[in-house]
Amino acid sequence: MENRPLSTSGSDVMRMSPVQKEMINALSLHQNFGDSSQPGSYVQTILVGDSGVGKTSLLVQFDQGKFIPGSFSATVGIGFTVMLLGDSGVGKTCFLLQFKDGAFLSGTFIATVGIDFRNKVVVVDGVKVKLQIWDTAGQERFRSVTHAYYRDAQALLLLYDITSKMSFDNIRAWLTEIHEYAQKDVVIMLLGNKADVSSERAVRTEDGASLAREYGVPFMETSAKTGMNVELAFLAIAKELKQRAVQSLDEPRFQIHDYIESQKKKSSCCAFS
Ligand SMILES: Nc1nc2c(ncn2[C@@H]2O[C@H](COP(=O)(O)OP(=O)(O)OP(=O)(O)O)[C@@H](O)[C@H]2O)c(=O)[nH]1
Repeated sequence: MENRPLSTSGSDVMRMSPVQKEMINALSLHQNFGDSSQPGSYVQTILVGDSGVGKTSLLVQFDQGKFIPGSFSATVGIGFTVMLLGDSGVGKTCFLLQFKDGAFLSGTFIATVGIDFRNKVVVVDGVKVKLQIWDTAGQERFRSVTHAYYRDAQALLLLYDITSKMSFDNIRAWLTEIHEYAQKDVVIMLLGNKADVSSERAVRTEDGASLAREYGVPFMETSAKTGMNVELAFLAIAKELKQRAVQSLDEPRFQIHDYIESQKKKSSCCAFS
């Protein structure tokens, strides 16, 4: 039997009965990788129980070693899986931690082992949307582990490092893998990370934008260090996925490209050139 995490796609959520949705609400999941070199050697633990018994607090205590008192909010029913992809060292883990905790991990680089995940709830047009974000290892040796997860992702954030031409050149290979393993209608966004280190830039902004145009995906430059466009990337994805899941027929279709361009303009006063 395959050893993969429980996840629900937007369309799955739409098809579920209220009872099924309640059951999904009552499940939280934590997976813990053991030996890094042994794909499939990790242990999965599923926390199950009524709403309010303390599943999330138990998980937070295990994950962060702390208890957050008085912060109970029921785990929301609408949730999506977002996966971070790209070469090792482009900044995927830092990007996720900047979004999740507003902090930047500087100093020694520790490569991700296999796959890790974090949850964050964002509010989109007044609706709580839970993003389960999977941080994948960029190293080649973990590729067979991460491939197994592609098809459960509703969105993929594909990162390169603007100071590494090789990480940019590898984007085409990443897109080929995505087309092979991911869902056909997966939302893809191309991100040129480390925009704060403009003195070491090796990839022009125009080249990132033109590659994104060629593949018809939205694009922006980001910095996990300063936080530039980090929240915007996740919010744009959350908006797109939420609209796909709950859009009524008379509502105009959400245009992710236009949204990103308008939001980038709004914040251009503080962006790096
Ligand atoms: N200046 C700068 N450094 C960054 C940024 N993002 C990440 N870094 C640094 O780049 C290195 C790699 O970052 P990670 O987030 O661990 O890279 P990764 O893509 O998760 O790597 P793998 O886990 O091997 O796939 C670390 O030393 C970070 O401090 C950024 O936006 N700006």
